[in-house]
Amino acid sequence: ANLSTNIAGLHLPNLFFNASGVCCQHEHELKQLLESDSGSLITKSATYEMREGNPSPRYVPLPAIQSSINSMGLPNEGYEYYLAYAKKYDYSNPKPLFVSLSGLSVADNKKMVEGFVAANLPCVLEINFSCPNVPGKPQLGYDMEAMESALNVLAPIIKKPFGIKLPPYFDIAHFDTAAAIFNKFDNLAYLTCINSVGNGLAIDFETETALIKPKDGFGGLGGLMVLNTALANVNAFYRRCPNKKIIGVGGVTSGKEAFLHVLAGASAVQIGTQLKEEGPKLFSRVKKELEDIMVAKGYKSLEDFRGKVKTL
Ligand SMILES: CC(C)(C)CCc1c(C(=O)O)[nH]c(=O)[nH]c1=O
Repeated sequence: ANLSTNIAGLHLPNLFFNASGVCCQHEHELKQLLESDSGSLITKSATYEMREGNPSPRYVPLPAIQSSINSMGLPNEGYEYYLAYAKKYDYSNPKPLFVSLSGLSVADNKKMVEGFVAANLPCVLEINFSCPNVPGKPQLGYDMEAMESALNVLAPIIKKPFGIKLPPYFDIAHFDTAAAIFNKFDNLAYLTCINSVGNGLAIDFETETALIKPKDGFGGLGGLMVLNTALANVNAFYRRCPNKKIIGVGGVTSGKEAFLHVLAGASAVQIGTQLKEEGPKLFSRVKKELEDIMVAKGYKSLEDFRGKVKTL
């Protein structure tokens, strides 16, 4: 069975890679991904200056439901660290490099994008639209006008194919409005759906206390708990943006959920919570599981079933 795929004009030997934020803040973690069976790798969302992020506990697994909650607060080495990494990356490696940017303002995103464009590297830029916007206003991905104006600024500067990381949407009108905006930008080559489901609250029954320290315990939900919201977002944009690829992320713990993401329309699949819990050896497991599923169902390539979810 062939698990290879293409995103933003680049070939991935297999469709699996890390979700930005997991196993990708430091070079030694990125090296682990390079040595793993992943098909690609993406860096932790970068801000203009380096950030320590929020006080711990800031990521906590919810093992009973194979999920997690986090409010990391964008800890990262600063964009110049990731620009240096992208400059010395060996692009003869079969794994293409994705770089995630999450500026605290459109101005910061513009400065970081200009830095990468000036370096003219083969890596693919993924802009994190869950990045905070003006305090008191919703995140960029939930402010349709702000999202469009950000794309009007960034897409022409990037010129090459790029992607955006999207929060989950829950209203059909939001799928329609967001897709109409995205379809205005030809070099917006792919959409990564979904980021964590925002501002959940995990409480410990015994101690009657929130599990994470930041934001009174409010944090993004990931893992199996968000699978069906992720599948809906992948399929909603797959149906509405026929000229774009969709990267599916959310709830992938095995080959089975990866199969469902491709059936919903995903061209590649990122893994966050399960990768955080299991480590990069996960990739050889889920690859084998998906291959076995494809053989059992008689599919030879991802194209044989991508987007082919049936309706009643
Ligand atoms: C949530 C933000 C801090 C605004 C962006 C970074 C981020 C974080 C994070 O660094 O807290 N966690 C996520 O699950 N998704 C994200 O996009």
